[in-house]
Amino acid sequence: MTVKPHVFVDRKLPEPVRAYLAEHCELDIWEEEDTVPRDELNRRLADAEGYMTSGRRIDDGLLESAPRLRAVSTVSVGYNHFDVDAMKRRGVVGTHTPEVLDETVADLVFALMLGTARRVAELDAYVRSGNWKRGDGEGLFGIDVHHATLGIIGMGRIGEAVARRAALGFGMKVQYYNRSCKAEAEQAYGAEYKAMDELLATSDFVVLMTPLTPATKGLIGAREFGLMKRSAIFVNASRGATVDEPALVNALRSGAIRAAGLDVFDKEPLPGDHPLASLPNTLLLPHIGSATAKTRDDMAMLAAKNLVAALRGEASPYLVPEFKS
Ligand SMILES: NC(=O)C1=CN([C@@H]2O[C@H](COP(=O)(O)OP(=O)(O)OC[C@H]3O[C@@H](n4cnc5c(N)ncnc54)[C@H](OP(=O)(O)O)[C@@H]3O)[C@@H](O)[C@H]2O)C=CC1
Ligand SMILES: O=CC(=O)O
Repeated sequence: MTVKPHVFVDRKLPEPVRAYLAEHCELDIWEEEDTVPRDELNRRLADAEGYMTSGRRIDDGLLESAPRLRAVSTVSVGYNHFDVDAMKRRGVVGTHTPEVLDETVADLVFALMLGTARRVAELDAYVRSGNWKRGDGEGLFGIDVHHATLGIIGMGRIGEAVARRAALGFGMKVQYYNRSCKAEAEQAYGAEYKAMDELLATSDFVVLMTPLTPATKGLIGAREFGLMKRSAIFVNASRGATVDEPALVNALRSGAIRAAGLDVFDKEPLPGDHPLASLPNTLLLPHIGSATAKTRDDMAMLAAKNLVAALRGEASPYLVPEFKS
């Protein structure tokens, strides 16, 4: 009889995912609503060979308390919470959940573009407050999304799903910046490759969709906001730290850009008294890019399968790139 590997999961699971893991592993789940406290996590990881998490930092400190750990599976595509070097030193591999969330996140990016362009949240508050007394004067105007120019920084899986909506659904002109060209996106959506400064200077909407890495930390700051059109709308659904937040606040306050739609922040949850929350030209969401029931269930099942495959030492397309070789 084969011994099942001991696995710890730090959040509740949909029933089919729980059943799948229970079939293949000795399963220990943190069922509380609150995040598992650090000392409890250390205790639960003491014997664990596998760990499934949604964003817990995996670093030397945590790995120290998990001497038997062999695989960490994150229920996210972003894996900036992995200290890859520390994991490699200890022979722990990491997996993630790309692809299953692309379309859902792209929908949310469009919600931020449309919501900021047409001032949806601001004008909803206006109606609810009883201040709507007259017809639709200029004070309620927004800007068009259709046929505008969209600049995507980070034309990867999600960036391409945004580009498809923009080009085929909204007749937008799509331009993008990556470190490498995307010939298929150029062909399929007429997307044009631009140097970053040129993209910033010529886009009506700038969407940031890169991973958070040392190279993208603070990628968009005062200089970059200064290059954008004063009428431009900035959307960030990547990670908060890709943007210099104080510089964004200044750009929004001074009118250097028109508005910002943000799903991610440097510090999450965003404190209610954060300067971004006091500006009328921001649309702020609580990191819900992939948050539909179906997509979250699909992500959880993929993460569970990734964990089992990694513990068996199977080659998997969902190992994070740094662990493939
Ligand atoms: N808000 C939310 O809820 C969600 C947020 N995300 C975030 O979105 C990110 C992207 O996901 P996904 O599309 O699957 O990732 P991909 O890896 O498919 O795409 C990322 C793109 O960014 C580009 N890129 C990477 N580094 C740089 C750089 N230094 N400068 C410019 N471009 C760069 C890459 O191209 P190249 O290598 O050629 O530069 C690639 O095309 C995730 O890592 C995550 O942080 C994801 C899901 C949900
Ligand atoms: O932010 C979410 C992710 O999947 O990455």
